[in-house]
Amino acid sequence: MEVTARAPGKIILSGEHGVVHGSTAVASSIGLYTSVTIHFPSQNENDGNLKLRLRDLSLEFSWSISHIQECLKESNKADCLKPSAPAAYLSNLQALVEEQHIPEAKFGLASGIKAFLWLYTCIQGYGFPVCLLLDPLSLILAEFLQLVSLFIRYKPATVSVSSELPMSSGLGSSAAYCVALSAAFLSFSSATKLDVGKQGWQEFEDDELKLLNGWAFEGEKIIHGKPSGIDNTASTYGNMIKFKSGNLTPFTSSLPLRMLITNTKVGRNTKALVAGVSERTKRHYEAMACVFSAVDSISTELSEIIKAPAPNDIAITEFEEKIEELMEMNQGLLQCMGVSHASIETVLRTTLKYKLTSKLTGAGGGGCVITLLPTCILELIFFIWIHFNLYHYLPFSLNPPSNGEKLSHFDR
Ligand SMILES: Nc1ncnc2c1ncn2[C@@H]1O[C@H](COP(=O)(O)OP(=O)(O)OP(=O)(O)O)[C@@H](O)[C@H]1O
Ligand SMILES: C[C@@](O)(CCO)CC(=O)[O-]
Ligand SMILES: [Mg+2]
Repeated sequence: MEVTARAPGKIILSGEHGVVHGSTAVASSIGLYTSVTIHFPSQNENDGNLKLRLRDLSLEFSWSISHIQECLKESNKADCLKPSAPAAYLSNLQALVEEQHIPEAKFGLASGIKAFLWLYTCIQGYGFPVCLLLDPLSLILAEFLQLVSLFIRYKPATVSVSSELPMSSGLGSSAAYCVALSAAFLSFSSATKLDVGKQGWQEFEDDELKLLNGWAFEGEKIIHGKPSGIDNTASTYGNMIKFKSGNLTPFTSSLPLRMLITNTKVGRNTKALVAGVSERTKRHYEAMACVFSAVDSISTELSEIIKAPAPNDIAITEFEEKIEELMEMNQGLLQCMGVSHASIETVLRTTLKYKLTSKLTGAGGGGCVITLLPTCILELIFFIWIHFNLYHYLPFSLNPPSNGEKLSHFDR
């Protein structure tokens, strides 16, 4: 028995970091995916283990189900239903992660493996929405579930992950990983309504997406510490979104926007960068509040411009210039927040030579930079020809993806 789920990465057009502090941000999913296949062994294949295979890294981690059961026996399994993973449960999972031999150079994987174990044990255990306990009536249910949890047995499984997204580069690899994992696990949870009975890739209804997004957000919290939720929301819902304080407004662009993504290949860690901005905010509260307010205005204006009726051929340059100006202003504010990097500045200077505007995307500190490619195709060809050997390009289009590519999907 097997299911595959895939979820897209994203770019942030405006508002990263500010969105953690309540500003509006604008993001779009991109056509690069993380895929997760969960395979439950037949009786003959069953070796009693839970395995995580990271195909791109040629790594495999394995735990016996009885050992997981033993390690979590002290945990209150109803903890899985709380809006955030409790420390006691997480420290038991940490012990399970630490006994694996993670190569030193790949130490960042530890948080991803912990998120995997959290999502697997919780969704396998219950599969209820994490927000369930916010409803007072369900407190009674929690008592009952605590009793039931004594009888929960996790199923042995092999979970394989592969991704087209560069890891730790600002394209939402952690969110795509959490969305695809949650989708695959939920499709086998008897407690959920996700219907994977039909053949082929599928799309889901709003309440199902909400459930999936809620679980993916829990995974992101384990990897990021304090995520805003924009990355998992862009990956779950697809297309373009405006996002503020947990609220999503989906919209589409009236015109195709072409962006070039340049990967500086400088590794960084979103959790550390987000923490750095929070520290700066504590030191300079008034000044940073003004920065976040400016970010909010820029993102709001950007979303209005993008969704406005398509301009005619003459007005198209004006349309692109407005977007470029807002991207430039946003990049300036990201520099104020301290999340740019010498490698990012090099890309900015290089693209500027060809009158092209760029900004960092995602958490910054290295990672990826986006450049708006105006309709002038000659300039575009020239730019790619000049710099093809210097950077790794991941081209994509902001046209709304076709139906079949909208969201995380399931395939039985
Ligand atoms: N395919 C994957 N397999 C295993 N772990 C992954 C995978 N993709 C992401 N991760 C986890 O996510 C971490 C990277 O997340 P991080 O948030 O730092 O970068 P990002 O999501 O690529 O960038 P951003 O958050 O700026 O968009 C990795 O160190 C790992 O723990
Ligand atoms: C840096 C950040 O704003 C975006 C990372 O893609 C973090 C977040 O919103 O969770
Ligand atoms: Mg991330």
